[in-house]
Amino acid sequence: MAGRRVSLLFSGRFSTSSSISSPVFTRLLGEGIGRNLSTAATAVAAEEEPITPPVQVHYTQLLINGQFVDAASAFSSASLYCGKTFPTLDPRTGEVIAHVAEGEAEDVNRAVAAARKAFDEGSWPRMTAYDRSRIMYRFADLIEKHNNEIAALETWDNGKPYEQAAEMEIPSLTRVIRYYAGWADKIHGLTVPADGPHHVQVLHEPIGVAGQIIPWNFPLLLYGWKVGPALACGNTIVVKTAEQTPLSALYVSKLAHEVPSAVQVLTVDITSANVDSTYFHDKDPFPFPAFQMKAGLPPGVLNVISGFGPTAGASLASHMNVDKLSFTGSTDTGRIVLELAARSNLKPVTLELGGKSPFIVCEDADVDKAVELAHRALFFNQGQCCCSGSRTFVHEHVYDEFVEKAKERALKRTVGDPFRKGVEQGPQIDEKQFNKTLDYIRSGVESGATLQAGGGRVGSKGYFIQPTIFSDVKDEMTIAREEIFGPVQSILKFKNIDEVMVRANATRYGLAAGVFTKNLNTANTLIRGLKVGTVWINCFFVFDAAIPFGGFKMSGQGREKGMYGLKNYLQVKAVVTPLENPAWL
Ligand SMILES: NC(=O)c1ccc[n+]([C@@H]2O[C@H](COP(=O)([O-])OP(=O)(O)OC[C@H]3O[C@@H](n4cnc5c(N)ncnc54)[C@H](O)[C@@H]3O)[C@@H](O)[C@H]2O)c1
Repeated sequence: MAGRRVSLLFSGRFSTSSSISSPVFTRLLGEGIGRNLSTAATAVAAEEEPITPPVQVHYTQLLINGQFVDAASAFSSASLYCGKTFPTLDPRTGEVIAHVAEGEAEDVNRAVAAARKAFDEGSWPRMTAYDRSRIMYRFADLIEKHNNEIAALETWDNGKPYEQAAEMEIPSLTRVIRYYAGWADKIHGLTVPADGPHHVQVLHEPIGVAGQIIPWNFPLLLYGWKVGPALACGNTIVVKTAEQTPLSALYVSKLAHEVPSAVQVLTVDITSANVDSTYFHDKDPFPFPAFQMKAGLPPGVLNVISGFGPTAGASLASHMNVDKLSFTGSTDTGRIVLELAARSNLKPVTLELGGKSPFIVCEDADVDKAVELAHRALFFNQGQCCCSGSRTFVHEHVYDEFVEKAKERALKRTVGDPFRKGVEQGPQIDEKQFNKTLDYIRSGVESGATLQAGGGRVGSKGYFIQPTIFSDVKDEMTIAREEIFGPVQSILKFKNIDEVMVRANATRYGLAAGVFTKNLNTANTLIRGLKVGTVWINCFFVFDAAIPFGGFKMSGQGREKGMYGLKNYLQVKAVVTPLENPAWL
């Protein structure tokens, strides 16, 4: 684990871990631009046999009440009972990885009933906060132990580079679970002074059964942002994973329930004062019983439903026995789930939605650094990030130089099998997203933007798209207004800070912004003027567990991560007790 980063951190000091280039790809990508490029890159991708993922799929059923079970609805066959399933596909090839149980309304009912019982009658909200935190730490330890298998599942199902999953995302999941494990026994209420002779307490109680709907772009990171705080506060949970990426959350959630035959003990080397954490089997001597850890999340606390949005997702959002809904996904679906929540039991809803984030390169910026940072801000995760810097605003004095260098950088980007070491970009998640991105590229060309690089697919199978760059993009163009969610960088020119601030804010979104400048006054003007939930100055994609994340405007409601993430999962109860002859008020 040494050297593994625990947050996605792109700062002024560029890490080299995701910029290792494959000489073959670099040479081929350097041979041409635009549509000509597809010939060279296609040849490589088509010739490549997909690398066999270093992991097997073990869990495909629904996780309800601590057990893996089939979906309630069956394929209609009189002779054979088989719970309904759907295929999850490998985005490198479009081939089936596994058939996964397809949860629908009845399965959501079963999962919510289990979560309800675990909340109303079970031990989880009733145990001490310290005991909860110990189970969560244990959960995090198990995730860490299985980091590479989980990362391999994530890459297989999602198409993201394995190094990214193994070195950034799964460690970030571990970190966020540990972060909230640390909060569990530090959540407390208040006493407040009242005008009369009353003792007034404010209790912070768990809210109950939390429904959580997550998307496919960061299946486990976003799972952690939701599951971590909900568990820490003592809630029970039903997670609905994205239909494109059901596998990793099943694996991880199974770990939470594991009551391993191994127990963790601390071996203490007294001479060197080193404390080493080691796993022993039951039969091994157990020298320090005081250090034995609690094992296993109680059944029913964390339930996982795989399935589709309009069926499983909608059932969860509209369920009368779900006390809280947390949703991450598109703005359009966010509107639907908010409505479903309002029409059912008015459950409170947290929304983490789409974005069209500006990345502003000022006149005084170091152009080389700005190019690299803007490149990562857009192309990371195949361009499938809610807060991608998808409108690259560049000052007119450095615009031409920036465009030339951005093009060079895009042409060097290594696209290929995400299991291959050094590959920076894998396939898009699925055919729908692949076609949607190509449609946007077509729209960019048709609306008069200049295609500087890319523009087509890579290879003839799977969903690989060339890193694409448009310059001369105008605010009114569709590619500058709509969330593409693909590897397409749009570069726009600006003249001064007041102008760029107005243009950056002229969108229905308000998730994040990047600003690249050496001038503190310019930075401060933009920090306060931009209507967004996060401003990164001379850095991008810094996602520490402690930093709140969320959007202004139609990018969302509420915040996740940090102490703000706890508020989503706590009820506030005021308690007033009369005081007889109080010594003071
Ligand atoms: N703000 C954030 O933190 C954040 C993070 C990641 C992704 N996103 C956004 O997510 C979007 C990409 O994800 P997506 O394409 O999977 O989004 P999506 O809205 O299509 O799906 C997200 C989730 O909602 C479910 N869903 C779909 N229709 C539903 C319905 N009618 N009722 C209930 N649930 C339903 C899906 O099954 C999936 O689990 C982008 O817009 C991106 O910006 C936002």
